[in-house]
This record gives sequence, C-alpha cells and structure tokens, in this order.
Amino acid sequence: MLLRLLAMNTSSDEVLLAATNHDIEVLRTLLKKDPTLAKVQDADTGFSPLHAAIASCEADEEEGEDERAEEKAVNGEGDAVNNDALDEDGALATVKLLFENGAIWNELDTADETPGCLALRLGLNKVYETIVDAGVRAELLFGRLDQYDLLGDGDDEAEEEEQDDDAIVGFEPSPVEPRQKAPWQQPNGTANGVEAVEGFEPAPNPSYKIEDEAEGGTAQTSTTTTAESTAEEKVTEPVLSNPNVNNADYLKSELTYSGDRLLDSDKNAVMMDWETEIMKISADQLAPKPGLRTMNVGHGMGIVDRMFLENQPAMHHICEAHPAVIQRLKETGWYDKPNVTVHEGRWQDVLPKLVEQGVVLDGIYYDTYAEDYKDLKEFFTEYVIALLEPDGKFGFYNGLGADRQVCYDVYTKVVEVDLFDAGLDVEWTDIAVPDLKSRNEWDGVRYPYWGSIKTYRLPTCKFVG
Ligand SMILES: C[S@@+](CC[C@H](N)C(=O)[O-])C[C@H]1O[C@@H](n2cnc3c(N)ncnc32)[C@H](O)[C@@H]1O
Repeated sequence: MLLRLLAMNTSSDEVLLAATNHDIEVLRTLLKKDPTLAKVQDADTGFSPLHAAIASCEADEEEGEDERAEEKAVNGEGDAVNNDALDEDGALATVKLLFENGAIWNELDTADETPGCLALRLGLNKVYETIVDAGVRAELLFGRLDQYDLLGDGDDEAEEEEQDDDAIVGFEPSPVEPRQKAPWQQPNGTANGVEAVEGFEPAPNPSYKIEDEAEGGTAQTSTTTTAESTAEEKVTEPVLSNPNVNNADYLKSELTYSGDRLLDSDKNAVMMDWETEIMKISADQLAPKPGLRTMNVGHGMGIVDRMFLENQPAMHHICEAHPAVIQRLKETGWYDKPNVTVHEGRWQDVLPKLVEQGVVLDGIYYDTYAEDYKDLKEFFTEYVIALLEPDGKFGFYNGLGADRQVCYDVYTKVVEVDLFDAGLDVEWTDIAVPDLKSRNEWDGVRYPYWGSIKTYRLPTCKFVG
C-alpha cells in the first residue's frame, strides 16, 4: 500500500500516506489546511486515514512464514506483528489527531471492516479503546442532536410529521439486525454502502445532512468519494431495501411461526428458540421470587412470558402490537391464564394508560422488533421511571450493534450513559453466544447477526441508589 500511495499526489493520497506512516507533523499540516481530509476514502480499498494508520501495523503479505513466526514469538499471539506494530503509539497518536479533525469512527472499507474491526483483529488494544470512546462520544452527540431536532416548536403537527420523515444521514435503519437498530447501521448491510456518523470532535464543518427518505424504500445508499472529494460531497441516497424495517410496516406484515423461530415476511428472524437461555436469565433477574408484579413488552414466541410465569408473579402484563401475535396469544390460551393481562397495541399507546391508572411494577422487560435505539431510550426515560417500584428492576434485549464487536462495545457504553441520565444503574451479566453458524441456526434467515460476537451482555437495571 505504501508504494502505491507514493505514486499518488492528491491531497487525499497525501493524507492517507501520512496516516500510514504515522507522520503526525505532515498530517497536522494537511488537516489544518483542510480538516475534511480526515474523512476521505481510498477509491480501491475504501481505507479512510483511520484504516490506513491502523493497517500499517499489519504484517506485510510478502513476509515469509518464518519471519512471521519469529515476530509472533517476540510479540505474543494476537499482538500486532511487524516492525510498524511496535509503533502502536504512533498509530494511537495518528488516530487521535484524526478524531480531533472529525474522522468517522465506523466507516467501512471494501473488506467490510471498520477501523475498530481492524484494530481488534490486529490486537491494537489502545487504538481499539480510543475508537470505542470516539464512537461513544459521536453516538451520544448525535443522540442529543436528534432529540433537539425532534423538539421543534411543539405546536405544528405538519412540522412534526415532516421531521419524522427526515433522516440524519448515518441514522438509517438497518435490516442487519432489525430487532434493534443502532443508528449507524447502513440500509443494505454492504461494504462501503455506508454513510457513517462523524467522529466525536465537532468537525469544523459538520457534514451530517438531513435528507428526505425516498418513498417506497427500495433503492440503496451509495457513497462516492473521489481523491479530491470531501465528506460534504459524498453522494448519498439513503433508502430502505427492506420494507419491514420500520415498526409501522412490520406491524402490517405477515409473520410465520415455524417450529423454533418466528420470521417476518422478509425472512428476518423476529425471535429464535436459541435465545431461550437469555430469556430465562432475564426473567430470573427481574423477578427472582414469587408474588412480584411484572410486565413484558413484545410477546414474540412467548418464551420470556413463560419464564416470568414460572416464577409465579402476583400479576403479569403482556403488551403486544402485532395482530398475528395477538391471534397466537388467543389461540394458545394466554388470555385465560391466571394473573395475566394482555394489552393489545403498541407500548407507545398502552403504557401512558397504565401510568394514568397508577400501575406499579417490580420487573419490566422490553424486547420489541423493528424499533430504533431512540425507541428503547424513550421507553426507559419516559415509562420505566413512571411504572417501576423504587426497588424494581428493568431489563431489555441487548442486540444493539450486535453485527460487529466494535459497534456492540460502543452501544454498551452509550446505553449505560443514557440509562444513568434516566436515573438507572445497569449491571451486565455475560452469557456465551452459541456457535450459531455451525448449528445452522441461520439457515433460511435473511440476515444473520451475532456474527462475530461471542458474549451477550444481559442488562439488569435499578434506580441509582
Ligand atoms: C423479538 S419479539 C419478542 C420475543 C419475546 N421476548 C420472546 O421471548 O419470545 C418482539 C415482539 O415485539 C412485538 N412488537 C414490536 N413492536 C411493538 C410495539 N411497538 N409495541 C408492542 N409490541 C411490539 C412484535 O410483534 C414481537 O411479537
């Protein structure tokens, strides 16, 4: 890569080369002239300067096996292995400088790796942690901006509707994990088809844009970055490739219960039997003894509701919005079970009524489908705090960013901060994710998730004491 870049002479190439060489002085000069250069991408590899700074710590492909073995012996398995690898500090300084200039933490290269994926794969732990921190700051910042954007003046319905239809680029829903969508997840899940969220430091020229979603949701995002182009010049047409990714469309779609899974009409897994252990531990954490008052939002296959009932609650509320699932609840006798109340409708409509009625609960679980992080946030900021006993517990299905480790790590921290803002402390219980691929769990499912993630982090939240 180094040689190829040497032959180039545009500002983009210069910045990629300086990043590759961890040449802080040159990089600083280039970025001072044009900070948007922190966001360029190499046309062939899709490398951003962040990728370049990290990738130069990787062993050369031409390097012989013997040399590599020798270096591994010196550096230890899993550590970065070539001479440049010894310059993790250089990579770290470069990465920090790039973030200060608005580099994008979750940009994908053509090999479908973000800078964080690369750092993790190469064992560059300090760089990885810096990227996670930058991702957290960027996501928190955009979360706040999103909130601010949605506030509007509050008295113009047309304006509010319009705002709902707008999308900040980088906040597109994703079919990669439709159960819970983190804002950055790209519409079609392909490499380079992503318009990502900026780095944490306010860039001199903020480059996120508000764009109207295309009607019908059928095309793809395309991002073109030429050697001289900037983030502002990227051509982005974010639209949905999956008609079921928003909650309203999902609730109108057909569902299929087939043995060990519940699929939507696009063959996305709404719920799968392998998640039983997660449901069991969640119910046990939230209602550890008989006689408690519990609620589950999102019935799905009814697994977590069965687990709640095993713990003999004094009352158990179920809130479910999909007509096919409600039909199933009727057919399988849930309406007749003692101490169970089924609430038909979206939690957004049901919960305000429960608050009004003065319902108080000891345990609340949230596991819906085709909703975004901001829905989960609204759920705990508005309703958990209104319905939960002072010593009650709240849990949710934690699949945010579960398609890659760096995103999962970022959202673990983002949700922790937002929970704390809402007055809730979270404790994580680690559960090993089974090897779903070798068990053929994804056969017949459109978008597998939990791909590379080995540990599910199960949240149990209590009011800050
Ligand atoms: C992933 S499944 C829940 C699986 C469940 N935890 C289990 O153990 O089987 C999600 C459920 O949430 C329901 N749902 C989606 N959006 C909803 C909303 N806004 N309000 C209430 N239920 C919703 C879906 O119809 C679906 O039944």
